[in-house]
Parts: sequence; structure tokens; C-alpha cells
Amino acid sequence: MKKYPKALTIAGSDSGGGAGIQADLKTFSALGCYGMSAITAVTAQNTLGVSAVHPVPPAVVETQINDVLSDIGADAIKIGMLHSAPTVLAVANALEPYPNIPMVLDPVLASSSGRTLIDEEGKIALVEKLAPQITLLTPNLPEAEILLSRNVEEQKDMEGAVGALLERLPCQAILLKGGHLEGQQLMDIFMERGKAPLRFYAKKTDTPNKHGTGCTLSSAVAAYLAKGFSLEDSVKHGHAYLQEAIEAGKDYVTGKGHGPVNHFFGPEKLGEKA
Ligand SMILES: Nc1ncnc2c1ncn2[C@@H]1O[C@H](COP(=O)(O)OP(=O)(O)OP(=O)(O)O)[C@@H](O)[C@H]1O
Ligand SMILES: Cc1ncc(CO)c(N)n1
Repeated sequence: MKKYPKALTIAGSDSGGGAGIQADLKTFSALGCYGMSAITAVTAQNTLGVSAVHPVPPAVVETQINDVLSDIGADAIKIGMLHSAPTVLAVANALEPYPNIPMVLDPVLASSSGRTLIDEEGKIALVEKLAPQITLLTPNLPEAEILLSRNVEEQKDMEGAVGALLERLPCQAILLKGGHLEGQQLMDIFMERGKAPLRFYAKKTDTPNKHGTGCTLSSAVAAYLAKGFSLEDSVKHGHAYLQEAIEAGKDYVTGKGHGPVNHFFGPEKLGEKA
């Protein structure tokens, strides 16, 4: 009997196709996983920003998750935009019966253009109710600052920050992303509870197409977890996949603002004529 590696994303829809559910499903597909989705909110957005957010009722979010997991099942789950406390609680509730599925939570607190994508009570519920079920949390620096209530301004502050996040949040591991810092060499730092931190370096690519990098990275890690890799190897391979997708997408023009990365740089390259 053949079985696909299966990955579920619980996230918001990005009408522009570069972030959210759309980026997650592209990433799962590019990495050879069967992708499924539970949509938490419909956003109207494009490469210039988010213009509207319409939440899906929490009970409908919970039912999407129940229906997928009780029938098809998932080998890994990625969680993105949750929008509000009732949605966070509905997701925590629906996932509680599945403690053995690895879960990656990208704590989407605001869009890159600054629009808030979760409310204050949602943040508290995320830390208190959902984090205990999470294998890997993937905050960017502004999100880490919100979660820690202190500034993280340089690469040398990141190791202290990742340790402090692990003390404050009951998840198993953290990947703190340094993509928002100045400088030509970027660093992400990964730490599993009780282990030494690991650093992942990347040369900063000169590109306008960075929309959805966070979504793509967390889904790539989830895809590798679904395929049976260890957490450390999934982070390593997920980071490498994103770097290739950023590089492969840098010369394309999509919209007037921040375009997407190129998820399909493999054998069937997006944009190439047959
Ligand atoms: N210009 C770049 N070149 C190469 N890698 C980058 C670049 N910008 C960001 N990255 C990488 O992309 C990943 C996402 O980092 P970032 O800190 O931008 O997350 P994010 O803010 O959550 O993303 P998003 O903009 O999708 O919300 C990290 O691995 C980071 O190192
Ligand atoms: C739906 C959605 N999720 C996440 C992000 C963050 O990139 C976004 N802009 N939109």
C-alpha cells in the first residue's frame, strides 16, 4: 500500500498567492508532500499589502481540522495566521487529540507591511494554550520582541533571545529568524530545549521578492518532518530549500511590490518554456 507524506496547513488565505495557505501548499507540493488546508481567515492582499481580513468562524476552523485529521491524517502540521483568541483556542482544541503529530507554529503577529494579523487576546492564548503542543516555533525578530517585551537589535543578541523564548514559551524548540537585520550575512538560530543552539547562515540576496519567506520556511520544515527527517535535519533542509527559492525568484516581476519566492525551482522550473 503506497502512502504520501501528508502535511496540513492551518493558516490564512493570501489572495495574491505569495504567502499564507497558498505559499504553504506550493511548498508542500514542491517538496513531494500531499498538502491539506484548514483556512482561518480570508485576506484580500497583493504584493503591495493587506487591504481586508475576513475571519472564518472558529467552529468552522475546528471542523476543517477534525475532518482532515480524523479521515486522511497528517504526518506534520504547519500553523500560521490565527487572527484571534477564539480561533487559537479552536485550533488548540482540535489538535489536542493528536500529541504525536509534529507541529510547526509560525506566530504570524503582523504582516511585513505592518498590518496586525492577530489581536492581543489571541497572542496570550497562543502562548498559553497552543505553545505547549508545538514542536517548533519560528518567530522573526519583531515577533520575538513582542513575545519577550524587549528589543533584539543585533545578531549577537539572538542567542540570548532564543534562550529567553524557550524559558517563556512551553514549546520544544525555537527557530529565531534574523532576516530583518542589516548586513550582508543573515543568521537564523535554532535551539532545542536542553541542547546547544545551532546557527544557519545565508548570504543576503538582493531581491524585491521576499513576500511569504516566513510561511515558506515553516512549511518546508513541516514538509521535511512529514517525510520523516529529524527536527534538526528538517530545519537544515527547510532553510536550504528557502534559500534556493529566494535565489530562483529574484529576477521575476510579479505585481508592483514585494513578489513571491520561486517555490518550483526543481525539475519543472516555474517560468521556463517547455
Ligand atoms: N534577502 C534575503 N536573502 C536571503 N535570505 C533571506 C532574505 N531575507 C530573509 N531571508 C531568510 O528568510 C527567512 C525568513 O526570515 P524573516 O526574518 O524575513 O521572516 P518573516 O519576517 O517571518 O518572513 P515574512 O516576510 O514572510 O513574514 C529566514 O530564513 C531569513 O534568514
Ligand atoms: C495570510 C497571510 N499569512 C501570513 C502572512 C505573513 O507573510 C501574510 N502576509 N498573509
